Amino acid sequence: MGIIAQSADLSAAFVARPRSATASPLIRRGCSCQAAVAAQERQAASVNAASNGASAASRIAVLGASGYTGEEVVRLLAQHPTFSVVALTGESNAGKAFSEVFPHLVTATDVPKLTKIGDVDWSGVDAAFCCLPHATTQEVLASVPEHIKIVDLSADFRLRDVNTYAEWYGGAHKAPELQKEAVYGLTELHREQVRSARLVANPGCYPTSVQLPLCPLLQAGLIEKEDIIVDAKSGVSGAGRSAKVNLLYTEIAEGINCYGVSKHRHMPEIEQGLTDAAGSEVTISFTPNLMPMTRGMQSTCFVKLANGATHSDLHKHLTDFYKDETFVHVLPEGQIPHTRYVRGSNYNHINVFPDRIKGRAIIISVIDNLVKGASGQALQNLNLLMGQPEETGLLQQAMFP
Ligand SMILES: NC(=O)C1=CN([C@@H]2O[C@H](COP(=O)(O)OP(=O)(O)OC[C@H]3O[C@@H](n4cnc5c(N)ncnc54)[C@H](OP(=O)(O)O)[C@@H]3O)[C@@H](O)[C@H]2O)C=CC1
Ligand SMILES: CC(=O)N[C@@H](CCC(=O)OP(=O)(O)O)C(=O)O
Repeated sequence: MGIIAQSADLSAAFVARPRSATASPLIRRGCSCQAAVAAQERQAASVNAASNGASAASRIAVLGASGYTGEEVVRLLAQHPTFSVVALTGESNAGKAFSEVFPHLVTATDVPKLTKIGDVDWSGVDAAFCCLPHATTQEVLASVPEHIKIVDLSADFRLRDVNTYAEWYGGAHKAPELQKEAVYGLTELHREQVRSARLVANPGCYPTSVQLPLCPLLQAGLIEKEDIIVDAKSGVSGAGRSAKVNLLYTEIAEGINCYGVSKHRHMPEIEQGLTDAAGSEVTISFTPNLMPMTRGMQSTCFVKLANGATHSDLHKHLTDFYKDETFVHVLPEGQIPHTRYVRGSNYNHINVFPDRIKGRAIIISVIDNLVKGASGQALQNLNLLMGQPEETGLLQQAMFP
């Protein structure tokens, strides 16, 4: 992170670069070969252009940097050639060195200390990630200058209808005017709107893992709008870093439990996206489960086939739909997605299986909740907002085993 310059409109030039076979063998072995090669070329071009470039790096603030998603943003920015961290905030951790709070980020010694949000000098900031508890960004943005680009990782701006927000988040929306300008940043599906946005509402982790497979299928009329059942599982980091009794090791290890049964606040967010895709109202049955693992998320979606489609039609449609995408991989038929194959990466692995009940299919989608489910997708969005190639800083492969 740091010593880089950014040219004004690099992205168009990079996208237009011809794809060649010069990418690393590791990338070439990936599932979505062409997309990975193109992505790697765009990122390499970004680094080269940055080192020859004329203007300064983009100056980035991370609000809530002492939490898990904030830490993950800083970790990813350590590999970013054109974004430079200029402000980090915490609440109870304000005043501490970042490396004191997160000693694993040993190379992040050049980043500023954690301060309170009120102490950020906004005149030196171009863009901010808001990694804050729900209902905090709505208030904070009142004092942030309007030219600053924002990617908000909380749910504050995800629901278009502020009444629905009030119903599910337990209080009236505090910035209804800003809500109108927010763009929902499920990047692969809303890329063009994100590119020209000022404020991006980064999707929740469960909504990301469910909408990426189901939206294209609903849009194509390949699955029924009724009778969608989602059984989802999350690693414990999904609940954030603050201490809670139900998140103690003794309460989590050697068992699983569901929570928010039939009333989890991600339901209206998922339904908003699926309804947009289907063109008429979709309701789902959704149950999240807490798993004894640190990271990772799996959504198992049980769906009814529509218009005579088979599970292979669904597989083919998703494969075609995402063939040029860097981060969404539809696995070869029969291969089981594992959370451990996306751990620490921005990738989403999807597959479709036949149900033994005729006329139904089972779709499995896995992500890392902290990366594609939060900070990775947030960086994907900020890259677009700042005119950078979308994949910049995000091509790390999963950590395995
Ligand atoms: N964890 C995940 O997998 C995902 C989380 N999200 C969302 O992202 C946001 C951040 O989540 P996460 O990083 O997990 O949360 P954490 O609890 O780990 O971090 C919260 C951060 O906000 C700071 N903070 C707490 N209260 C305030 C306040 N009143 N004013 C200013 N700052 C405050 C904390 O500071 P300090 O610790 O110093 O007190 C900390 O830096 C949440 O809205 C969450 O719902 C979205 C997708 C996935
Ligand atoms: C395991 C766990 O507790 N997960 C969180 C979801 C985290 C997330 O994606 O989302 P938000 O930004 O909407 O909070 C939960 O269920 O509330």
